[in-house]
Amino acid sequence: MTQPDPSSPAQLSNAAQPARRAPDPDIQLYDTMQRQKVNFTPGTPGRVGMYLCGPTVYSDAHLGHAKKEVAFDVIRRAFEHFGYAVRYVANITDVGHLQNDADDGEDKIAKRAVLEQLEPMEVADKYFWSFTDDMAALNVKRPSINPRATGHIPEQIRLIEELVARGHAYASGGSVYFDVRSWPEYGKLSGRKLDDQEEGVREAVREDKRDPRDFALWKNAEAGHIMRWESPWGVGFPGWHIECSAMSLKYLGEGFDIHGGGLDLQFPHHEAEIAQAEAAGHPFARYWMHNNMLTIGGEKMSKSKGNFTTIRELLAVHDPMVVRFLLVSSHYRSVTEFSEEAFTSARSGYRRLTEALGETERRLPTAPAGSDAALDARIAAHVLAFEDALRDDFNTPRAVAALFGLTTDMNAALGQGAVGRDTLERARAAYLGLGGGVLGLFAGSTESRQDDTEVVSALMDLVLKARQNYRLQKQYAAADELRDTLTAVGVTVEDTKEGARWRR
Ligand SMILES: Nc1ncnc2c1ncn2[C@@H]1O[C@H](COP(=O)(O)OP(=O)(O)OP(=O)(O)O)[C@@H](O)[C@H]1O
Ligand SMILES: [Zn+2]
Repeated sequence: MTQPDPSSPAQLSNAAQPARRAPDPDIQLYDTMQRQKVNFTPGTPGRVGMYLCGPTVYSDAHLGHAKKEVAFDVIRRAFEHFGYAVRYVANITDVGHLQNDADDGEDKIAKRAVLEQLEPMEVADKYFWSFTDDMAALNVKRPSINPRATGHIPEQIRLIEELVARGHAYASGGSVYFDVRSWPEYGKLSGRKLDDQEEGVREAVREDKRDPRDFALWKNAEAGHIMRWESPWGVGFPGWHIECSAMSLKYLGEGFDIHGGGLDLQFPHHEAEIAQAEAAGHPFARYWMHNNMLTIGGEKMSKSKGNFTTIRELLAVHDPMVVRFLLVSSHYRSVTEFSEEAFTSARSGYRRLTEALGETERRLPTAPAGSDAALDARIAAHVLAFEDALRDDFNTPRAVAALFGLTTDMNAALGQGAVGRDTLERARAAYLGLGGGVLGLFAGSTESRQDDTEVVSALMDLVLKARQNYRLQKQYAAADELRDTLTAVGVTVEDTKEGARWRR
């Protein structure tokens, strides 16, 4: 099934995403498999194939999911910025994810369907769309391909057949299990030895398994199980892990570049994905990247622990860009602790950037022609620092620090008087190209903010002129009333030697 097929989409050109600059050869990433930072070399020059383990769609996404999605979205955007054409595949699990890892318990989606009195597929669709909407609000780019497990049952069955044929899987009681003892490399990603793995699963030994560590590739559907398909082993449904091996190989081809996901998925999920592909003879991902966890009170935020805040709840009170800023302010491999204070500081940090960008844009229409060489050089240095930070395993906190450096210089220059138009354009391009294009900030409002900026700027000129006229005519009460009204809506007016200035 996964032999390179000239007609398959994995072989087609990615012409929709033209490379903007020569692909940067100096990107370092931390590869979980090699346990160190390594230089990234693409399998196909100029292209990056990425696969990300997506959500199991049975409830609204929480901030922990957002950390992962934003982390890999920035990695994708950075590759695009550095001149690569990226094919980004992120799956949707809509079948087969059971309540516990030992192949027992109810299917999470089927269980939810009973609770909500919906068809399982209604549950999957409902939460797929809510996830999609949440990600759009957070300015996470849409995947190139968003494959769903239920749409790839034949591919999964074929891969299981290959494993059975090669002696790495066995049918038992209508289910099929991967035989971990037949594959000594099982455990190589997480560094777990087979003997250490036995402990956790002993309690949940299933009679139909040869070894408690064997994991399900296909499960026999008991009476009443709604999500069921015909297979060579009877009517059933796929195990959770097999979808990712089958779908990543289908859309990215053998030996694809990068596989990503949360650190908590390293074992057993990613270990199983590797075993399923490689034991069937298909070289798998060449680099493994894992994001660390978003925690609350030091504990992983998770659906099953119930200690979560949904993205929806957060967006009811916070600007989505502040949520995104909070996430990119910590490194993807660091733990991010969720707290009110973290939001307060993200809000003020983000405002510092938008104010400087806003002021830069406001000055543009009236800026004198030309540029300021010294400031240009400072801006260029901040751009380099930003890019170097991303080349160093996508170090977003350092990239954010570079934006703050730019902001300090811009605020100083803007406070001193007029700045040349070319320099303002350069600064604006840095904010929008790096903060916007790579970190995904300043979204949604970018265009309307520019339109608004011009309108607001023209209106403010009018208001300040009217105030000046009142003052010339010694109508100070009317002049003050204008200023007080502006203060009440958050606009400060300052009288300087060059005339009145305003800022928000
Ligand atoms: N708190 C978190 N921080 C970062 N990533 C997370 C967090 N919670 C989940 N993820 C990631 O999101 C993806 C989907 O996770 P999953 O659907 O298992 O969420 P969950 O809340 O852990 O659910 P459950 O508790 O049912 O396992 C995985 O890649 C996982 O690593
Ligand atoms: Zn997966």
